[in-house]
Amino acid sequence: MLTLLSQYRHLKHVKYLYRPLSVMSSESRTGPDDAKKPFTDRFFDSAANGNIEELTHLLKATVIVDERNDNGWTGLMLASRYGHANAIKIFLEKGCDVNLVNKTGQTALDIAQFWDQSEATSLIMDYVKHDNPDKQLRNFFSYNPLLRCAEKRKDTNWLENKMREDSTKYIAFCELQPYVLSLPDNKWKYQIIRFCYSDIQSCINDKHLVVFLGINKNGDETEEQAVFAIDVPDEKKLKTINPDGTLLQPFPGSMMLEPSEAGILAEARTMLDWLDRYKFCATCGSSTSVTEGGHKRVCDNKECKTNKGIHNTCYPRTDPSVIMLVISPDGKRCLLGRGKRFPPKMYSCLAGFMEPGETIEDTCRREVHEESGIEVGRVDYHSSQPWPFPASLMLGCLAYAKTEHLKVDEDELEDARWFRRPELVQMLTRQHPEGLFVPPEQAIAHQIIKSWVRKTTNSNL
Ligand SMILES: NC(=O)c1ccc[n+]([C@@H]2O[C@H](COP(=O)([O-])OP(=O)(O)OC[C@H]3O[C@@H](n4cnc5c(N)ncnc54)[C@H](O)[C@@H]3O)[C@@H](O)[C@H]2O)c1
Ligand SMILES: [Mg+2]
Ligand SMILES: [Mg+2]
Ligand SMILES: [Mg+2]
Ligand SMILES: [Zn+2]
Repeated sequence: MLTLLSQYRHLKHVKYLYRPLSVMSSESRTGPDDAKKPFTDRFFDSAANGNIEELTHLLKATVIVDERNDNGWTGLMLASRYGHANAIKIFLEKGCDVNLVNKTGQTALDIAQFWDQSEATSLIMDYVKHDNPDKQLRNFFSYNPLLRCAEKRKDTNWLENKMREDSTKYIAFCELQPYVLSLPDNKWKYQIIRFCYSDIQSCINDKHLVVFLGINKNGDETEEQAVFAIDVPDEKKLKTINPDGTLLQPFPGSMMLEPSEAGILAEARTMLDWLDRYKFCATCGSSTSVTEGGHKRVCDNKECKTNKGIHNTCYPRTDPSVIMLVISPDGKRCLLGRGKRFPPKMYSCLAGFMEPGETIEDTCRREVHEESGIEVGRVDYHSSQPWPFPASLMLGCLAYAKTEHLKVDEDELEDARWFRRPELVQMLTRQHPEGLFVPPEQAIAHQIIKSWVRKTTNSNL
């Protein structure tokens, strides 16, 4: 660790390696020519100047939160150097990596302490203490605010009473599309409509599929507000109950829900889809009946072997699928592919369904080899994501390639290529010169790519 004096000498030197122009000169903060400056220069300037408006705007889509300048300084480091508390709060809220170091080995906390920026120092120390910087990544579709309360599913009386209670809420789907309202202050955001029993009563009969989703844990403990999902095949019925609502298309509609709404959609959509597909017993073909609050389908043929013991054919299925960022043997590039149904110019991680008897690691190796001809060695887990289209669970991984000659499976992929880190940053921030891009931040693929870009920020890749 550099002694304080030698650090000062270093930092004095370093300070002039990064010269945020508008800080060093009297020119206005966002001069007329700023618009032409590369986003990253504007980003570093706004961090050094504490220009909150510009920073917020740039972090919305054009710059990644841990962007580095040539000396390895992040926006958080610059905001800490000049003590801009509000800018620091924005970086921490955006989940920036407080552990990153610049080329002289300082973290943002080191820099704040060295320049006696006391407020910056306490903000970062509080964050490190309370908000574990390595906190587990939560992917979109996984923020479900409901307690599933599986133990209630067998309590038929409790369920019957709950269904009629005034506090109980129903969310309605038609053709697996939730019935929603667009938010008054943002037409690009949607909220799933909650119906009460008296509204939806006319739709509840044995023809309609109803599933108990859980108890709203944010609700008042005494109230135990239950939430059910109901399939209403006739959209006109929903229109009569609430004419302002509309059905939300899965793509890109479900990406425009608030994260907690998307978490509820993930549970409800997969359950209603399963209830609809399994009207008949997969073992003997007889009809089945819905029990346990919609979480089980029992064969009506008493002799059927599924009525003896536990059989997974009676319970909702989830299809585990791997999705992997393949890293080249030299560690400098990543492999992305273009599926045939992808929007033009979009590349994503390779993905594939697990097969019986396979480990996650082996599915990664098999699928990568099938789709690109690349041999994979080590596989590390990254994170997971429910993908309710119709019932996938995405298991995100980093897969380390042992070979690099590509042989693309043209049945499945239109193209697959190795991309260097600077290109991935451009694709993440929609600034690629050819307009190439990766899926939006709601997709686990985006998160895996972004985390690799962040982890490799110290190296000249
Ligand atoms: N969230 C993301 O960022 C992201 C990105 C890419 C793919 N995905 C999802 O990952 C899943 C798997 O990806 P893939 O389609 O490339 O898989 P894949 O590479 O295994 O190829 C799909 C083929 O696998 C076969 N298959 C095997 N098991 C299947 C199953 N349980 N359900 C359907 N088909 C099955 C079918 O022939 C299908 O056409 C899909 O649900 C896809 O939507 C998600
Ligand atoms: Mg495949
Ligand atoms: Mg695939
Ligand atoms: Mg496959
Ligand atoms: Zn049966």
